[in-house]
Formats: sequence, structure tokens, C-alpha cells
Amino acid sequence: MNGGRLKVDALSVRYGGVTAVEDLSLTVEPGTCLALLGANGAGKTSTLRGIGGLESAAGGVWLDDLRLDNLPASRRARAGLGHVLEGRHVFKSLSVAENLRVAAARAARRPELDPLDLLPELRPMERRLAGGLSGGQQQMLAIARAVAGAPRVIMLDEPTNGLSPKLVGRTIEILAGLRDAGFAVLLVEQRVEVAQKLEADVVVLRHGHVAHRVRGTDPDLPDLLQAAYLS
Ligand SMILES: Nc1ncnc2c1ncn2[C@@H]1O[C@H](COP(=O)(O)OP(=O)(O)OP(=O)(O)O)[C@@H](O)[C@H]1O
Repeated sequence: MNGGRLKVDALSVRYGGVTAVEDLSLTVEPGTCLALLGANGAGKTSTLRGIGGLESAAGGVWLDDLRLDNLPASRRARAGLGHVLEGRHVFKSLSVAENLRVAAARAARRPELDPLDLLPELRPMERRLAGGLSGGQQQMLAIARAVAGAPRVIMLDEPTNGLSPKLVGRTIEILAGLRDAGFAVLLVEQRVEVAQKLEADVVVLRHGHVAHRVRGTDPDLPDLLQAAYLS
């Protein structure tokens, strides 16, 4: 079984005097997708970074019964919290295959899902340097690296950012594949269509607070988002 339940209780993230996220609680069940939507600066990235241990945060974070919030980021990752950071983090001077090997070497167990089965388009590129791949291909590799790390929950920060419409569609398929493989998927997005097509649970953030909790399939979602973006 790939997935685990991610539970976040009363998360707050502050940068000096700036409160980026306050009192945010959410749960992502295995085999489901939750999308955090909201305007620029609403606190989406800070939420993922707080959960992942990349920013200091108050509040509780659990993966099933294991409490993570007192662990450093590396231990959270080994416990099964995968994190695809904003901006295609890959080792540019290593090949695709080496990128995957490094990620697998850090993992606490073997992944049940072979990343190249999820992303077969990377197979012909295994020997190429990651730095020579297109932006979209690097984004696919970043997702593959997270899967190679044998996660149980996968967090992704704007995985469709800067992609062509065709690759946005492919990314949605890949995210659906992760969800259907049983992972709990926590996604930060700017594109409402991604949440809609994935039939995700949606949390709309506004100024670091939850403005709405709706289903991605809710026909009111675009209007709610517009109101949240304008206020
Ligand atoms: N390292 C930092 N230092 C100080 N303030 C920060 C830092 N990172 C983010 N912030 C502030 O925290 C708030 C939330 O930022 P965050 O990046 O989490 O929002 P976001 O919803 O992900 O935005 P975007 O869609 O633009 O990426 C903003 O006011 C931002 O200016």
C-alpha cells in the first residue's frame, strides 16, 4: 500500500513579523488529492514548506500515527513525506538515471511504484544530463525523483507552472496516477482546471487563512476563487 494519511493541525508559519499562514488544519486521505488554491501571497507555498519542515512552523503534522513536526525535513522525507518543490529541483549535472538513483538511495524503503512506470516518457532520456532537458521534462523528472524516494504522501508546489497546455494535460494524468496508486496528494496550484479535473478537495487560502473548503467539482468554485483573489 503506497499511501498514508497526512494530518495537519493548526499550522502557522511566520517570517519575522509577517504571518504567512495561521491556524490551518487539513487532512489528506490516501488515494485522494487536496488542492490548495489562492492568490499570490495567500500562503500556499509556506504551507507546504511548513509541513515539510523547510520553514519553522507551529502546529502538528502527522503521517498516519507518526508525528513529524518535531523532526527535521530530511527525517520527514524518509518517513514518507515527498515534496516536489516549486521550480524543478533536479541535479542538473547528473543524468536522469543518476537523479533517480540518488533519490532512491536516500529512501528508507524501496518504492512500490517504479517512477519510470509512472513516467515512461523519461525512459529514452535516462542517460541524458538533467540540465539538458526542457523545463517540462525537468518537471517530470522532479516528480519522478519524489516517487523514487518511496513517499506515502506527495506534496507538489505548482507542478504545471510554465508548462504548455499539452504538458499541463499530461501532468494532470500523472497526478491522477499518483492518486490512483494510493498516495495522498497535496497540491499547490494556480490553475483551477487542475483541481477540477482531478476532482480534488479544494482549500482556498486568503491572507494565510482558509477562505473556503469545497470540492473541485463544485460549479461555484471559479466564482469563489475570483472573490478570494479580489478581496
Ligand atoms: N522567506 C520569506 N521571508 C519573508 N516573507 C515571506 C517569505 N516567504 C514568503 N513570505 C511572505 O509570506 C506570505 C505568503 O507567501 P507564500 O509564498 O507562501 O504565498 P503563495 O500563496 O505560495 O504565493 P505565490 O502563489 O505567489 O507563490 C507572503 O506575504 C510573502 O511575502
